[in-house]
Amino acid sequence: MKIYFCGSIRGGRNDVHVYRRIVEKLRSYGTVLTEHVSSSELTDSGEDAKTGGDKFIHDRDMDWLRQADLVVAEVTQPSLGVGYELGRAIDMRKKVLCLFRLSSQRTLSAMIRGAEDRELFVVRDYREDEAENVLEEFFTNLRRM
Ligand SMILES: O=c1[nH]c(=O)n([C@H]2C[C@H](O)[C@@H](COP(=O)(O)O)O2)cc1CO
Repeated sequence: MKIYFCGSIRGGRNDVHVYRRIVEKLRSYGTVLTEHVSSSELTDSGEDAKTGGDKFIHDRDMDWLRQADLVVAEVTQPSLGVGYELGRAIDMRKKVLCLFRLSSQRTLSAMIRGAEDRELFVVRDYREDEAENVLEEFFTNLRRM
């Protein structure tokens, strides 16, 4: 299974330790196409422009998104890029799981929470220490479908 993981980069890297935890668990279910999002070496400047710049990043990521069987997004730290990826994923009719930590005291955008439809687009509130269990439960249900 190919999994596209979304997490904030230029939107701020405060949650990178959580992304790391999620990506580690996701690896037990398949190939994570966007592993770099969870790298602690990646700062809020984003990937090295030498790779070909923003157009390269955008086109590569959209290509990965098209290939993906599933999209998992950590949406607690607001990020334009993650919002964009989710909108495109909906358009491609991908199955999406969004994870949001209520402990952040933030209120998730209505454009994400309000997009929930139970079948293709699921929003799950969780605590950091529940990350692995929440994913386990999600993938178990996925197998039953
Ligand atoms: O360098 C990058 N590499 C990259 O893959 N992205 C993608 C993956 C992330 O899920 C998302 C983050 O968007 P943003 O940088 O606006 O927070 O965009 C975003 C950037 C920088 O915007």
